[in-house]
Amino acid sequence: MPIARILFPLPLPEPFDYAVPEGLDVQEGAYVAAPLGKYERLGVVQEMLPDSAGDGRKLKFVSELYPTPPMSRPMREFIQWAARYTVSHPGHVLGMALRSRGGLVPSPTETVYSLTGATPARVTEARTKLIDAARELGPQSASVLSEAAGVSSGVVKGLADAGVLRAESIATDLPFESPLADLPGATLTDEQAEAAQALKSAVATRAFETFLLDGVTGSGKTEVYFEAIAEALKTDADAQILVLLPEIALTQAILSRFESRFGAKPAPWHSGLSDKERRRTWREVAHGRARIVIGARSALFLPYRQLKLIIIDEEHDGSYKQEDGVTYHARDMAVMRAKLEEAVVVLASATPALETMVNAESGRYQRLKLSARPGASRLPDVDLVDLRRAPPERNHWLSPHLIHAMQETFAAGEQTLLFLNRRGYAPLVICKSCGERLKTPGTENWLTEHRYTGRLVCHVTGYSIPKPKTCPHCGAADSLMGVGPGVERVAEEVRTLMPEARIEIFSSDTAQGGEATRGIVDRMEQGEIDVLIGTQIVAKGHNFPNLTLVGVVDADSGMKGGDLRAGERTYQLLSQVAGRAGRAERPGRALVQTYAPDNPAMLALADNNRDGFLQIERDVRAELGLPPFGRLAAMILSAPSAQMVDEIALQIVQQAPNGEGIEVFGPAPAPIAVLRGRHRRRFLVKSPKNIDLSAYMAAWIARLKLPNPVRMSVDIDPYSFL
Ligand SMILES: Nc1ncnc2c1ncn2[C@@H]1O[C@H](COP(=O)(O)OP(=O)(O)OP(=O)(O)O)[C@@H](O)[C@H]1O
Ligand SMILES: [Zn+2]
Repeated sequence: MPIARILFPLPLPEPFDYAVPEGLDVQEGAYVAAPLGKYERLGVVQEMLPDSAGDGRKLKFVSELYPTPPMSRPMREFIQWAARYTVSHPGHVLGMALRSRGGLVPSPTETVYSLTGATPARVTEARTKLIDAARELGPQSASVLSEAAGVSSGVVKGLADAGVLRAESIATDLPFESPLADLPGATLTDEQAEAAQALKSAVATRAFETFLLDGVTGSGKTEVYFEAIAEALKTDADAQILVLLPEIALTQAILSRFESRFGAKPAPWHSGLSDKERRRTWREVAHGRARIVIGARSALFLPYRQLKLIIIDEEHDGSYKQEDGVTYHARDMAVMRAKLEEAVVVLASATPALETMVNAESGRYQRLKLSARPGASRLPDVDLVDLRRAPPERNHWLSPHLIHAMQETFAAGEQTLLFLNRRGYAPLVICKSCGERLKTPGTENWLTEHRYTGRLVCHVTGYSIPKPKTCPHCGAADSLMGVGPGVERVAEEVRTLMPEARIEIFSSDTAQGGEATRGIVDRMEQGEIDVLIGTQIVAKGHNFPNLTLVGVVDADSGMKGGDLRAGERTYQLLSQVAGRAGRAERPGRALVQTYAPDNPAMLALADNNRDGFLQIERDVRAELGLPPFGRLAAMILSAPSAQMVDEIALQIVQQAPNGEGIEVFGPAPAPIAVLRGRHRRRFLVKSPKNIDLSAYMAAWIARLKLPNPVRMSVDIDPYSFL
């Protein structure tokens, strides 16, 4: 009897062997169910072993084979590689590939009713209403039809019995429409055409290659990679294409752009999908029928059959780093996956990460440059507003200079975008009587005041309460006061300054779900908003033709804390935001309010000198041996009490293996020192570039015996510091 070695999506150290019963055609990569402990569990066959491997062992049997094509070999190799790299169990990584069980089986069916053309012998008002609804809506379920007609569902049954409606069973999850490769794209500029040609040749060659598509904001990076997608669709009838976007950029606007370029909606994958949408995308990807997938970082772990092209748009974006569970950076993983799949990978950005630039300079990545916007559109002028010289009025946040520019813009019939990366009304609430700062219980996280909902909200844990009438600390009445600006407060200020202007807030609070977002984007595009005040949700992907002024309310907010990438991230975010201005005929400008106009990131922004800025960053990191010139890993410990975690941390550091050139720092409080009632400590490990830091961390962990309530996780290439 053949033997299947099965990996389960569980934190187990290794796969298990099972006998395959006669008549079950189990192959490598098959999705199967098998008994494990008390349960039947889903797993994936890693390997088929010859009968002899049974070796007299008494094996349990594979109990079920799912009707899904086997997981491809490159995908299985990718899972093993990712597990090793991130120091995780392979089963954990497999779990990320199995995010929809419903996708493993065929779509459920439902009964829909449509008109046969026959007229009923007996006509009632209810029947007439229902027939009208069926005519208007086409084939629908009984409940949809009866609800639309406002009659009971018995009417549907009556009409079906009378031969007026025909019942039909159809799949609930429809396949995605096939994209078309040969619809015309934009007429490319010379520079765009050259970049597109390089990508197309690589795609046609079907070998692994990594590109950096380095183009200023609005230079047509999307148009260029559309050409590569079209080429992949053309070259290989089975090729699948993955486009990764930062989650917040996955808006209707970009989906519509894909739809008009390829004549079909791409398959979506992100955290906002319903179970039904999720299983549909998963199933269609696993069967190789979804050709273009557009998703957030986790879309990288879908079981493509034939992945030939991966695009990572805004490759520098911080949201590609997964911070929970298996911690990974989707950009770096994508490059590895492309290598295993022999695919082409394109990293697109106007502000590439330093890591990526260094890879491009060393020739590991091929760099394609777009230096200008097409047509009349120009990059905006960026001016720094020195708040030390001309500050806003007390308890106000807009400087006279910015206010003046906003009024000019409004008078010219053009739009302003104010950027402030703080949701709500005020990021801190204090008591005027006793000075207490309101925090989430058991943590050091401040509560943010949200006036719109009347609540105090913790943006780290999600904890929220109605704003108390009295101070929870001293009991004083009406003593709680919001300190500092959030978007709601800036909106209030703009309202008093420009009472005739139409003002809206764009943040994850006002734009929950696709429809609300669509509404704001539409109104902005149609010119129905004069001043839009937004968080980083506005920074990406939008083209507002009449937007000519961008005001950055607080450019310094991202610079605080000891984060290694704070300057780089601030530069990236602000040039991204500034790049929203002047995208059509009218020229744009950006005013950046700062108390630190001499900071290299601010100077580079004003001079549009990205490469100069990166050079400074690069020198600093090379000097300190920090990434990409050295390597970092973090080990995070947590326990229910501070004392317990501190004791364990001291024991653990004793057991760190010796390694040439490896330094262990800490323990120190982790970036979020208290999370869900657990106290966290962190070690930071630094090594030279040529050291296998994953192997070092794995060796360290292997020595540890952690008592029960203590938990430990490893973060290779950590991104959050402090
Ligand atoms: N060759 C072209 N002809 C006409 N319009 C173009 C051309 N290239 C780009 N555009 C238009 O210019 C705008 C910006 O292009 P696109 O969104 O592709 O740029 P991007 O570099 O991806 O922008 P972002 O800065 O948002 O990343 C879009 O409206 C696009 O349709
Ligand atoms: Zn008080």
